[in-house]
Amino acid sequence: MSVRPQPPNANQPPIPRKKVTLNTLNTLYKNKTPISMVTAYDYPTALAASSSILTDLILVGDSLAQVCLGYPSTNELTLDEVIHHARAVARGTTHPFTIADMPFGSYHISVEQAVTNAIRLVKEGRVESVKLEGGAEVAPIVRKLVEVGIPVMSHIGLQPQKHISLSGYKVQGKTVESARKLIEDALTLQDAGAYSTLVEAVPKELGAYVTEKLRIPTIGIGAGPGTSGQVLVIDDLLGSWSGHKAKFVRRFANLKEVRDSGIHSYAEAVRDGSFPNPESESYTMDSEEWERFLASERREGRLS
Ligand SMILES: Nc1nc(=O)c2c([nH]1)NC[C@@H]1CN(c3ccc(C(=O)N[C@@H](CCC(=O)O)C(=O)O)cc3)CN21
Ligand SMILES: CC(C)C(=O)C(=O)O
Ligand SMILES: [Mg+2]
Repeated sequence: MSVRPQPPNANQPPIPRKKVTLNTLNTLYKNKTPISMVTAYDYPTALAASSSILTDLILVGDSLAQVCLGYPSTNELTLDEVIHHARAVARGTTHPFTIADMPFGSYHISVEQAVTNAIRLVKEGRVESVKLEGGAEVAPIVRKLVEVGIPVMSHIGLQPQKHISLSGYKVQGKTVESARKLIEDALTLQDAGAYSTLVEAVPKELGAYVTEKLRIPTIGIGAGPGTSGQVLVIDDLLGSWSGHKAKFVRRFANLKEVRDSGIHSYAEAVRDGSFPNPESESYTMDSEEWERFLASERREGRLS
C-alpha cells in the first residue's frame, strides 16, 4: 500500500512509522506525495526531526558549520566534525532515511578520495547515504559511489560551498544559459545514478521544470512548490537560529523567543534568591543525623 500514514491525533499514541528506504521514496515520488526532509545535527535534533511520522529524510547538513559550530561558512567544516555529529544523529533517528553532506574538500581531489570519505561517513557516521554539491563535473564521483553501494543525492543550483568563487549566496538559473546548464547537470547526475537531486535557490519555474524532466525525485530549498519534496534547516523552521534568514525560510515556531525568555527567568530567579525553593527543589537530611554530624565537627575542632 502506498497511502501515506496520517498524522497522529492528540488522543492517540503515535503510530510507529516503518523505516523509510529508497523504495519508500520511490513510492512517495510515484504517488506525487511531497517528500519532507529536515536537517539534524545531534541527538536531540534527530529526536525532534523523527518525532513527526511525516518526516521522510534527515540531512546532517554541512550547515552544521554555521548553525551549531559558529563557523562563518560551511567551508572550514571537517569530515571528522561531520562524522562526530552524524553518529549522534544516528542515535536519535527512528524511521527517517539519513543523509550526510560531504563537506568542502572531502571529495573533489579524486574519485578515490571521495570513496574513502563517503565510506567513513557510512561506517563511522552511520548514515545511509551522502549528498554532494556540484553539477556534471562531479558525475564520475557519483557514479563510483553508487557502484560501491552508497546512495548519492546530488545538490545543484545554489551551492554554498562555492560562495567565495560566486561572490555570495545568489539565486541560480535566472538566465537562459544558467537554466540550460542546470538541466544538463541534473540529467548528467541522474545518469550517473543519483537517487535524488537537491535543487537550491532557483526560480520556481525552473524548480518545477527540472522536476518534470527527471525520473528521480527533486528536493527543493528555495526552488518553489514544484519540486518532489522540500527541505529546510531545522533551526530556520523552528526559529531557533538568529543568523541570516533567506527568503525561502518559513518560521513554523519561534523557539528563540521561548528559549531566551527561559534563560532570563532562570538567571533572574538565581539573582533574586527565589531559586531553588528550599522545600520542593532541595534535599533534606534527618535532623538527628545532622546534630550528630555537628557534634563530630565540634570534636574535630572545626566548629565551636
Ligand atoms: N541557517 C542556515 N540555513 C540555510 O538554509 C543554510 C545555512 N544555514 N548554511 C548553509 C547554506 C547557506 N544557504 C544560504 C545562505 C544564504 C542565502 C541567501 O542569502 N539568499 C538570498 C538570495 C539573494 C538573491 O540572489 O536574490 C536571499 O535573500 O534569500 C541562501 C542560502 C543555505 N544553507
Ligand atoms: C540547506 C541544505 C540543503 C544543506 O545542504 C545543508 O543544510 O547543509
Ligand atoms: Mg549543505
